[in-house]
Order: sequence, then C-alpha cells, then structure tokens
Amino acid sequence: MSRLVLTPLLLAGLFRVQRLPREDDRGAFTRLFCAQELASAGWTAPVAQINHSRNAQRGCLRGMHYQRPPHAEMKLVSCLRGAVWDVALDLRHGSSSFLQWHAEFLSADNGRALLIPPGFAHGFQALTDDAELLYCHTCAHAPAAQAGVHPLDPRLAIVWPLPTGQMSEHDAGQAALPADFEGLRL
Ligand SMILES: Cc1cn([C@H]2C[C@H](O)[C@@H](COP(=O)(O)OP(=O)(O)O[C@H]3O[C@H](C)C(=O)[C@H](O)[C@H]3O)O2)c(=O)[nH]c1=O
Repeated sequence: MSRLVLTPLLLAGLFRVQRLPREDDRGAFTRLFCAQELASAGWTAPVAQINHSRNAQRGCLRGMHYQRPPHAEMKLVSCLRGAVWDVALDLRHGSSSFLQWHAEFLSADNGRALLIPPGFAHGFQALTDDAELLYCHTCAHAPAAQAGVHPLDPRLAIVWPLPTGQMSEHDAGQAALPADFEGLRL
C-alpha cells in the first residue's frame, strides 16, 4: 500500500515527508495525504483548504508568508511538477531555533514534501519552469491575518539557489523583520 515516511528535521515540529508510490506497468499510485500517518507529526486538525501553485518561470520567488494567530496553520507542501527550493522559517516566540530556517529540495521526481507547523513562515524558489506545488492547510485563507517577511532580508540570510526571478509586488515590498520582533505567540 502506498504510504508516507516521516523524518523529523532539526527545527522542532518540521518534518520531511517522503511519498512512496506503488508502481506497476500502468504507472503509479501515490498517497499525497494521510491523516492517520501525519498524526504522529502533529497533524491532528482536519484539512481546511487545499491550494495549487503554478510557477511559469525558473527563479520565481514566493514568500515568506504566514498567518498570524489565531489563524496560524500547519501546511503540507508537495511538489507535483518540476522542482522547488522550499524554505520554512521559525518565527515561534521562545523557540530554541527562533529565526532559523530549513531548506528542502522538493521535486516531482524525489516525491518529497515538507510538513510545516504553525508559527513558521514559508516560501520557495522555483528551480524549473512550470513548477507546481500542492498545499494542504489546517486553516482557511484569512486575508486579514496574512503576514510576511522579506525573503531576501539580510538578517535572515536565507540562501536561494538561483538569482531572484519573478516576485509579486507585495513580496518585493515586504519590510525587513523589525529588530524588536519577539516572534509569534501561538
Ligand atoms: C494564499 C491564498 C491566496 N489567495 C489569493 C490571493 C491573491 O489574490 C492570489 C495570490 O495570492 P498570493 O500572491 O498570496 O499567492 P502566493 O504568493 O503564491 O502565496 C502562497 O505562497 C506562499 C509561499 C505560501 O506559503 C502561502 O501558502 C501562500 O501565501 O490568490 C487565495 O484566494 N487563497 C489563498 O489561500
């Protein structure tokens, strides 16, 4: 039976999720989400929203986005086409890894996904043209609770593999993290 293999990462609560397809001469059947298997990684809420991101050009940079409490959410980010450099940034108040980030190479070929707990900002850079992501969220989109951090903020020193390509005006115009930012109280 197709299943998901979870690997805890250095930033507490962050997991790599490895999809194990079941292949045969017709093709493959792959599990993308399983509440029972993901419960051990803290996914205990129903899926509130599933989103699809299509990125036409290699180098496109989206993020770093999060929803403020009480709309802070868990996300499962899966790459279904092409490849992306996927980054999760710890913004949790009091976290031993506060302002640290983790990057994961997600691709349709490697079948990896990133499970991101509440209190993290998320962003990615497309490493191929036509890179597509599927997002599962535990909270619905709450525009009034949307917040972000500039993906090129020197204080965060996030490493992006490619020169910066397309960015939304919103993302490009995001302010640097305030010096007195104490983190998200969840
Ligand atoms: C997130 C979201 C957006 N929208 C609307 C709002 C805009 O009119 C349009 C594009 O939104 P945005 O430019 O915020 O899309 P991205 O830049 O891809 O943002 C996403 O990518 C980053 C990396 C993430 O981690 C978030 O899941 C999400 O913020 O879709 C919706 O209707 N529902 C939604 O859930």
